Amino acid sequence: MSLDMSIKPEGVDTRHGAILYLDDVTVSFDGFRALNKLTLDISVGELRCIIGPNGAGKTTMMDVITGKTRPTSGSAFFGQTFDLARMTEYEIAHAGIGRKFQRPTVFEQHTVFENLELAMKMDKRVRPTLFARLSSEQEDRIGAILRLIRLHGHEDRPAGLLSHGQKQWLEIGMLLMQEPQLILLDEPVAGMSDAETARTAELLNELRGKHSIMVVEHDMGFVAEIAQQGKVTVLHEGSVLAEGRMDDVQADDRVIEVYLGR
Ligand SMILES: Nc1ncnc2c1ncn2[C@@H]1O[C@H](COP(=O)(O)OP(=O)(O)OP(=O)(O)O)[C@@H](O)[C@H]1O
Repeated sequence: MSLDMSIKPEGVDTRHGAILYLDDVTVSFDGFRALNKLTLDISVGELRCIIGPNGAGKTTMMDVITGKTRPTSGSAFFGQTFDLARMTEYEIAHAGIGRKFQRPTVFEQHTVFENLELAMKMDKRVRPTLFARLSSEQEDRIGAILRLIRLHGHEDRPAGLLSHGQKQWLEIGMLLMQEPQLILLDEPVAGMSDAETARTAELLNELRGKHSIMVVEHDMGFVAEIAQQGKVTVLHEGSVLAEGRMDDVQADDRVIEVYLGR
């Protein structure tokens, strides 16, 4: 049985084509606006890159999407109907938004295979099978993910022995096991070797169109590799400064001034 990597927006109403809508979102910390009337939407199957200088609000935006931070004003919707501002972090994760933080957090003592297995079994929808044996379908799914994340042949190694890049891929695989509707990746290639960065770009390009993904990254070479067919959003002082094709964004004088030209 082949891995079903198609987008399954079950429970998420994406009839209008968007998986995420942020509308006029402001987040104030003691009067300081980390997000300032931020408006942004992500289409189903899109791979969107978010760039911007330190302090632009990228992390705060992801915190709003995952329920860690509440908007002071404005609205955040997952599909048409899930009002993220009214949901707990747990409910948001359960509804299908998966986030990968910058540092890998794999289970180091467990093998690569076990990490993927644990991720699958932590999926709330299949929790009753926590101690059950894997079905052949589940084993096939893990095998397909292993190939996708370039760890085929490494499945019996303890995760603690993997390189930094391999750990990052494993964690992406663990997210994919849970079949999230929207994946948020925070600086996935930070600390990776050039070869690992190139392979991560290949991996994300393979996921394009099959998953809805938002990637926050500072590595412009990497962004150029994965943004060839998609949009790049530049955040600055909590708002969208520019958005569009990578070439256009890179040529934008305002972007050069606040970010690229530094
Ligand atoms: N809990 C908080 N209390 C006060 N200020 C905060 C808080 N969280 C973030 N900020 C401020 O909000 C602004 C935006 O921060 P944020 O971390 O979202 O930026 P970023 O774009 O992710 O930056 P970086 O690229 O450095 O990760 C910064 O000036 C930061 O100091």
